[in-house]
Amino acid sequence: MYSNKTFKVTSSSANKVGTTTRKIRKAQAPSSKMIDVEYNDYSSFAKVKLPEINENPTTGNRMKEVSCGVPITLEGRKAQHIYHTRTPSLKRKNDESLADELQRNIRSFGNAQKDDITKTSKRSTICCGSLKKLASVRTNQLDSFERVTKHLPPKTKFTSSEIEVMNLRNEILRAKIELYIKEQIDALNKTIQLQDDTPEVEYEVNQFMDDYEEIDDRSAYKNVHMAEIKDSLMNIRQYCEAMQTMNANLNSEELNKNNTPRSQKKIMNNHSKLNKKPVKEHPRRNFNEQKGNIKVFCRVRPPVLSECEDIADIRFPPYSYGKKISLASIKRNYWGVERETFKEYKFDKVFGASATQEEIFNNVTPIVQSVVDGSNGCIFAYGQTCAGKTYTMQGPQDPTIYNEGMIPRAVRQIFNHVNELKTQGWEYEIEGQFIEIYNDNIRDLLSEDPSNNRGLKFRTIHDEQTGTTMVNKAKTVNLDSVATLNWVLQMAAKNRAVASTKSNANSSRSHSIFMVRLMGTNTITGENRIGTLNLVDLAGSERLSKSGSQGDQLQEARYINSSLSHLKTVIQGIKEKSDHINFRNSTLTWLLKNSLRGNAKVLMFVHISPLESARAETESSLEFARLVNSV
Ligand SMILES: Nc1ncnc2c1ncn2[C@@H]1O[C@H](COP(=O)(O)OP(=O)(O)OP(=O)(O)O)[C@@H](O)[C@H]1O
Repeated sequence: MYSNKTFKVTSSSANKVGTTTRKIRKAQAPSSKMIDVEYNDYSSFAKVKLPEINENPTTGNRMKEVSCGVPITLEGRKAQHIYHTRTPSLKRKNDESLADELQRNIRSFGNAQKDDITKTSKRSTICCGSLKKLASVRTNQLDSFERVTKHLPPKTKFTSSEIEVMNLRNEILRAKIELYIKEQIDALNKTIQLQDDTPEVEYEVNQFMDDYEEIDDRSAYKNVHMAEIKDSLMNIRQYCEAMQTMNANLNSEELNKNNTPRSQKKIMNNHSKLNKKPVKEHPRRNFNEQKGNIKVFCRVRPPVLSECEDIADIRFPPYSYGKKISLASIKRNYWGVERETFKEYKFDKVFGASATQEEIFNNVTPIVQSVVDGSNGCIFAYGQTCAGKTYTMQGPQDPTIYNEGMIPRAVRQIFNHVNELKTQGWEYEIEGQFIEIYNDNIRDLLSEDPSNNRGLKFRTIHDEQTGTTMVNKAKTVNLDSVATLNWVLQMAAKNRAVASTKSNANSSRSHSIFMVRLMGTNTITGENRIGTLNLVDLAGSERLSKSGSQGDQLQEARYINSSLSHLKTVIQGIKEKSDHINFRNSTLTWLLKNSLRGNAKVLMFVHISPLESARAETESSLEFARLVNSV
């Protein structure tokens, strides 16, 4: 028998995540011999290890594994020395209590198992339910689709909107199915491609074979797989055909319905209602059309070497063009502290000092083009003396093909366009007059004897029917070649009145106007077109105080300023769409009447000097241009 001595109890338990912990405790045992009891909480069985048991030499050292609930006996003896290991203070229990304990354990274990089974079965019932629901929804969908497509009652009357909705639904469904089929075909194609004996496929097949050694015929596997793919393709083709017949049926039914006289009438009514709907004009398009008539561009002249110490702080686009230009000025506050402020001006386009003559001209070509097509156009060069107006319009004194001005470029473009139109039966007559307005009087710049100008009274004549203007008694040149054009430009440059002022030794004190008239007739259609292009180089806009003019020059400056101010008023009136615009106030505005109003396209080029000493004039020019632009 075991005596009451210390013995060792080993217990192991596992937590929720399955980590097992082993505990070894020492306790008083009734035996002087050590026994090992291993008790597993989780599986409810106990291992009882008997160390050397001298009392029973027949059993020796042994381990006996017993299930819970079974009374533990060790070699015929009842296991009365088994201790419950879950209680920290180990109590000796008799066989009955141990049996109870084990039974309780197995009951709780059984209950836990039962719970688990119930939960799983509940979950599977829910899954089954939702699967059933899904299946029924799918069946319903298919049913309704078939009802709509195949079994439409023949005498049902549909409104056109219902048919439209059905059509749309059908379209969507068709698209979805097509997409699905496409995806399927793509996937299949990929699989078929993979069937080729690429190394990857070989590898995959081998892997498969290794895994399933029982399939010894590899080619058989491949064949089976291919047969499956072929079957799927057949199915898809059949599906496609079925869809096509369904659509055809649906379309024919729709046609039948729409062919009845009543439905035809309804459809016609719907169409006429749609056509009667007022078409709303896009506000932006409207704005562009209104704004398209008068535009303002700004160009900054580059400084020459001698002007390098007098450069104003003007910010303009560094390359080509932008829309903004800002002028810096130093402002001093009450305490005498200076601060630099910028005044910003926004125009349709701003060309920096690096802009080339070609770039400038490319931006005015639409106007030139429209003149050939029978509209009127007018381009002004405005700005103070020495700001680059003549350079823009005519080019430098000895121009090359690269720096020639707008006038020669425009006339050449007209020549080119007219030549192109010859193939369509158009024949054009192009004539030009080059005049200047000096002290509000017209002078002919193409006269070979300028002294004759003094005795002649030039008059502006407007033809209201054709919308053209001409100056009587001024020389009219038939612009039929580049050579004539060159002669015109040279003659005008020679005759242009130049007076010396304090600002610019070669300053032109008159407005020069190159008037090009185009008369086109189409020999095939008999159509006529008349267009006029006026290219105006305005006199310098500097203020009287600045120019330091006296006597004749003061008189010149007064006429210049007054005509520019009238021009401003007229442009304002045009932009504001005034009922009465007084063009007669100055010779300049009267001459340009037809080129400013109506559908005429007007472009004002405001020229800016880069010099600090010209800051006040620059500001005044920019303000004038802003006014023209903003009205
Ligand atoms: N963009 C430019 N590039 C190079 N040089 C230029 C440019 N603009 C003007 N110039 C030069 O600046 C000088 C003055 O230009 P221009 O005679 O055209 O000024 P303007 O405004 O017509 O003067 P005015 O009102 O007195 O006739 C000329 O020598 C001209 O060649």
